[in-house]
Amino acid sequence: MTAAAVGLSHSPLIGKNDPAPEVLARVEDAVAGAKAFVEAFDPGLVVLFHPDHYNGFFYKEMPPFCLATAANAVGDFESQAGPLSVPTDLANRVAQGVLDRGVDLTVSARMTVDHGAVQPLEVLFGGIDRVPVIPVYINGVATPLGPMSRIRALGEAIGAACAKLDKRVLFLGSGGLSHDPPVPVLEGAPPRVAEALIEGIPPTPEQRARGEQRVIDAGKAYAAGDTTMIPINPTWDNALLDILANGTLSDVDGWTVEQMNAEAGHSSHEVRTWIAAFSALAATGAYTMDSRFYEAIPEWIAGFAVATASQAGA
Ligand SMILES: O=C(O)CCC(=O)/C=C/C=C(\O)C(=O)O
Ligand SMILES: [Fe+2]
Repeated sequence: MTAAAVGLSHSPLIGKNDPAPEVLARVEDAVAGAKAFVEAFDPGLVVLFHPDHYNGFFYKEMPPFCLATAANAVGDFESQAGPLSVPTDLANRVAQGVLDRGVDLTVSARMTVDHGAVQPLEVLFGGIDRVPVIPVYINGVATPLGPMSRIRALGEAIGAACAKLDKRVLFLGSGGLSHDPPVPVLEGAPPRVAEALIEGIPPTPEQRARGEQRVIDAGKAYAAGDTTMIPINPTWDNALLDILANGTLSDVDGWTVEQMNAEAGHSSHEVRTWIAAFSALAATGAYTMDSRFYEAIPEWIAGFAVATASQAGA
């Protein structure tokens, strides 16, 4: 088995509230580098660690993480809708391998995914059906959230399970880094919103458009410096990238949910996808980070990062 990892921030505001052309050009360069890395690696399987923004997972049952044996994209924020190419037999084998290693994984035979899963597939592969992909949802918004050590354990178990496959496996993390966009919160929500968050009532097109506009307006306000959101925190973001680059992943075990909220915003928990992806790669042996890009982009409400890593000596 050969393995590599990519971490890629996503933002629903890409193309809707873009930063200055020179910033965009730097991001495009970094993304082109990651794309070239992925093309050269030529994965036979992608394990995609992604969050959800109340499109697929609801409080009726809210798992800390869940592996899909089949998945369908909902098409929010104009992202691609439709079925992902999930190799069901392989997904079941990986799920069994994770359970055998003592991590209580849940599975979904009909997972709904949103832009958090779709955007990296569009950016790196040109669509959601171009490469065999096993989506692994990691809760990054719905409290209560578990400790970071369990995310590492999940990543390590997935890495070890994938090491048994005769495949070239790309571990892909989607999200983060520090950011605090408007995402609905159950605590204190009005009854209609609470019901939607619990039961998973699909929004009407008008409701979805209003939610999406709220995020766009927040991006504009944030870029204008007029917001109550937690600021992007480049120091925190670069400290995380240092941990990933140095392979000292257990350093995150001491992080608490409250600290992450205060220092890096309520959606900073999306970095759990990066931790899982790099832990999975680490479980296959020593690795090196080959490229690293970071820029704070208020227009996208994102500490935006792109990083690639491969097995040492590969
Ligand atoms: O409020 C709504 O209805 C939608 C909110 C939403 O989906 C926000 C998403 C933000 C990100 O994915 C992000 O910044 O990571
Ligand atoms: Fe997100």
